Amino acid sequence: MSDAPHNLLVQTCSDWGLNLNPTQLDQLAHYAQLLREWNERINLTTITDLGEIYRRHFLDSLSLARFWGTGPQSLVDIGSGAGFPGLVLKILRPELRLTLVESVGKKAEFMRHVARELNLYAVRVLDVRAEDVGRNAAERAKHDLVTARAVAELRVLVEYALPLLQMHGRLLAAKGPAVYSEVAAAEHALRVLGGKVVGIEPVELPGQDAHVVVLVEKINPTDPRYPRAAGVPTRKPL
Ligand SMILES: C[S@@+](CC[C@H](N)C(=O)[O-])C[C@H]1O[C@@H](n2cnc3c(N)ncnc32)[C@H](O)[C@@H]1O
Repeated sequence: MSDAPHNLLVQTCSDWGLNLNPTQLDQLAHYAQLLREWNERINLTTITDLGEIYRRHFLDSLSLARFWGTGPQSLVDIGSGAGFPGLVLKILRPELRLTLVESVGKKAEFMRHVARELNLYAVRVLDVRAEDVGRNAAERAKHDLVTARAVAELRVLVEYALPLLQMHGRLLAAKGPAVYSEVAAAEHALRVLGGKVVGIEPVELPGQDAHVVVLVEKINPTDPRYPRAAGVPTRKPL
């Protein structure tokens, strides 16, 4: 491949204070190759150009690491699709315990394959709904970071994420331009579920429209009635 996608990734990460070693860069190159191969058989992404995979999947995912503080240990990525941002963040921080939640079985199978091929350890892939994970006592209040990109509007996402978080754990939600109306609409849900928006951070990515990361902190325990049964949070948002 041309060196341009690789060089852009290395340079932008370095500008952000994130350094990728040769093993991590090889893992990302292998991931891109697997994504393109599997995408010929199953619909994983509409982004197939290598440069675009590096920018719109890899860099976009890595940008979240700028907002996660000193050292999360247990990350849950909700609605991971083909692994974004969760698997990319795992490549960046191999010591993280990672849970990928993706209800579509074929996508989950792809992520398991990538984790095996890249020799990533401590990765669980759950092909279930996020609501069902949050209703499982073994998962509640056990994680210190949740991420999600392009999964649901914020008031729905906080019902998926907050039950999983320990006190003072954080949700990092990658959002587009409608973020301020989403934050306003999530006010009630945040009060009910014990969360607070502690930051709305614009992210500049080379050659792309700016997007925004919403930082939500868990400030109170979540009532065991939440999340409601699968499908209810989207049908009847709080
Ligand atoms: C638009 S895709 C985004 C995928 C990935 N996060 C990305 O940014 O490329 C949304 C994904 O979330 C999954 N999803 C949506 N709601 C979910 C839920 N309640 N539980 C688990 N997965 C969910 C869908 O199956 C889909 O793969």
